[in-house]
Formats: sequence, C-alpha cells, structure tokens
Amino acid sequence: MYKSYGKLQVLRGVSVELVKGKVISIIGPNGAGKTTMSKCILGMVLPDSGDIRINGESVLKKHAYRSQIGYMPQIGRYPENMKIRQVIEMIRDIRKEATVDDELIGLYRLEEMYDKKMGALSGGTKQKVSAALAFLFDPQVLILDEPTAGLDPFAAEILKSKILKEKKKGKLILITSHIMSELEEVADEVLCLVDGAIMFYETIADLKAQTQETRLSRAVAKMMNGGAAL
Ligand SMILES: Nc1ncnc2c1ncn2[C@@H]1O[C@H](COP(=O)(O)OP(=O)(O)OP(=O)(O)O)[C@@H](O)[C@H]1O
Repeated sequence: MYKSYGKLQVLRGVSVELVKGKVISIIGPNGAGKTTMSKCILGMVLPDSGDIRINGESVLKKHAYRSQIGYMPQIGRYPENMKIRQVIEMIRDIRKEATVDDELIGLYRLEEMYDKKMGALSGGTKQKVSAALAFLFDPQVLILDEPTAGLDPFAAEILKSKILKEKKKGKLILITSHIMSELEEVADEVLCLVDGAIMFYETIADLKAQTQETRLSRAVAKMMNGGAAL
C-alpha cells in the first residue's frame, strides 16, 4: 500500500494480512504513518496503490464493510452543543442497527452525564464517549488510536478488559499506542512502522525471545537500535 500527501510519501509499500481474533498494536515514531495506515483501513483515506485485505478478502472501496469497523479516534470531535444523549441517539439513528453493545456506557456511567454538552466535557469523559461509540454496534474490527490517552487508570483498566473480552469473541483489534507496558497487557503482535515502511511485524513473544529481553519496551528499543543493546 502506497500513500503520498503531495510530495510527502507517507506509506511506502506497507503490506500486511490481518486476521481475526488478534490484538495488533501499531507502533512507531511520531509521523511514521500509523494514523494514515489506520485511516486507509477505515476507508477514510484512499491509498494511491496497493490493496487492503482482511481475512483474505480485499476491503478497498467496499463501503459495506465499514459498518463492521468500530473506530476510536485519537481526538474525538463532536458538535459542542449536543448533549451526550443526543450524540449517542443520533448515531444509533443513523446506523439503525438492532443489536447494540452498551456495556461501556454502563461501566463508564455515562447515563448519569447524558445531559451534559459535549463541549463542556473533560478530555477523559470525551474519550469515554468515543470508546463507548467505537464498541456500540458490536463491530468485527476495532481500530483504536491511542485509546487510553487521557483516561484515568480505572477507566483505562475497564477499556483494556473490554478489548480482551472482544478479542476472545474473535474480533480483530488494532491499537495505536506509544505505551509499551499497556500494549504488552493486551496485544499479541506488534507492527512497527518507520518512515512509512514496516520495520518489523512479529508476535510479542518472538520479539522478546529474539532480543532476549523480558520487557516489551526494551525489546522494541533494541529492535529499533538494529539489535544492539542500548
Ligand atoms: N491530510 C494530510 N495532509 C498532508 N499530510 C498529512 C496528512 N495527514 C498526515 N500527514 C502527514 O503524514 C505523515 C504521517 O502522519 P500520521 O498521522 O500517519 O503519523 P503517526 O505515525 O500516526 O504519528 P503520531 O505518532 O504523531 O500520531 C506526517 O508527516 C503528517 O504530517
């Protein structure tokens, strides 16, 4: 998959086959192309060339499959004057889906804040709304961009448990994050992007074995350092 913005090449030949039932973390330095890659999978950005395949099937320009994806953006943007209740109702109205998974709405006690306006929410509460919306329609694929940034530790634990629960149901979950200790708790595989290309894509167990490190943060640092100790 290739993508340029004007003269800037953001993705250079990224090719991955994603399969269900896994939590895959996408890591890499700022500006490496992580968000762009997630947006290509989401269909929000069209790659200039290449294909995107999930479970062996091409999903490029297949709009129907987008209803199978839940997305939690790095920074959720909502109409400031709408109340939490109205945002959730509006999205349920648009999607018209019978089955909803409102577990996070309950666990985050969002109903108690339903009459607050989006523009008046704290950053963390807005993140809770974004998380609840991402999981709301029981999607088969979840793309979570820095999901715990801004969440308090208890709220972050709730989200991590939810991620593991959905993984067990066979879903595919992609997480972008810079917090290695957290990824270690939930992810199976690590895909590292550097300058728009895949530097490595391996299971956490393999990464640790290869680098002879017990912590993911150390293993990744060693890989980024060409295999040499820091
Ligand atoms: N819409 C756009 N128009 C022009 N350039 C863009 C656009 N979106 C992203 N870029 C550029 O593409 C490059 C990759 O950005 P991207 O957001 O994918 O990085 P990232 O790996 O997610 O970074 P971070 O860790 O900081 O979130 C950056 O140089 C960015 O400035």
